[in-house]
Amino acid sequence: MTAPMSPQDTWKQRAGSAAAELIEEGMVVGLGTGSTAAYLVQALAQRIQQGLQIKGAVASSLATYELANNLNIPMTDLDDHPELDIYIDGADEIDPQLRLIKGAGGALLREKILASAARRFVVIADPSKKVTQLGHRYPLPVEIIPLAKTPISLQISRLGAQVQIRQNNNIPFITDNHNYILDCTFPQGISDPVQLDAQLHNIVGVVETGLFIHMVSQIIIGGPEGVQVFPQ
Ligand SMILES: O=C[C@H](O)[C@H](O)[C@H](O)COP(=O)(O)O
Repeated sequence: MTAPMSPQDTWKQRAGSAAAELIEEGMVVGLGTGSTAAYLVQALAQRIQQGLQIKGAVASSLATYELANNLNIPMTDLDDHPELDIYIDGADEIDPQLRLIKGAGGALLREKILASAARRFVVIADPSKKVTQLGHRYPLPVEIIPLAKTPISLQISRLGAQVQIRQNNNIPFITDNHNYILDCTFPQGISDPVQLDAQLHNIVGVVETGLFIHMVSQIIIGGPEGVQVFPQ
């Protein structure tokens, strides 16, 4: 017997299913990573089973590739399709200006590559992801070259963060790109995400940050009343 879904999972599923309805015949689709994106993948697989034909889907992680491929979604890559019609993904935090923190699942680099290759980036989430300021609830993930973990941690701590190397069973978590993630907690929140992103990118050995700024086209929030779309 399957356990009943929590309200939060139901809301994530609503957002994922609503986003799957945006996918049209012949599109190249980018698929995000995480629990909300997994509902999108399931809903897209169902639409394909019912007859929708897409050119192909590009996955933002090995986990999403496996899930989508197992559900018979036709998969492709950025070499065959360097431009995506739509990229749909979850987020960890969403501020009022539609700026995001992403990367709690460790997939931020590929996610940002797909978001930047997409004509339209749609974020799907439950209401808990909305924040007034980024950085209050989640640490900011920063993907780095492993060799440089100590000097990079030092430089990020000088920007006011408490820095931790993400661990998995007491060893560093390794991303799909064979890098490490530094989880950076800013105790006062992130007052200027644009400036912080530039400062982090200036540090040699930083590969990418989990700040997604000026990238989002639309947000779909699933909640108790159904879904809300911003901007409409
Ligand atoms: O690396 C992970 C991604 O950025 C996810 O999209 C993000 O963590 C949201 O995941 P979830 O939908 O599971 O909350």
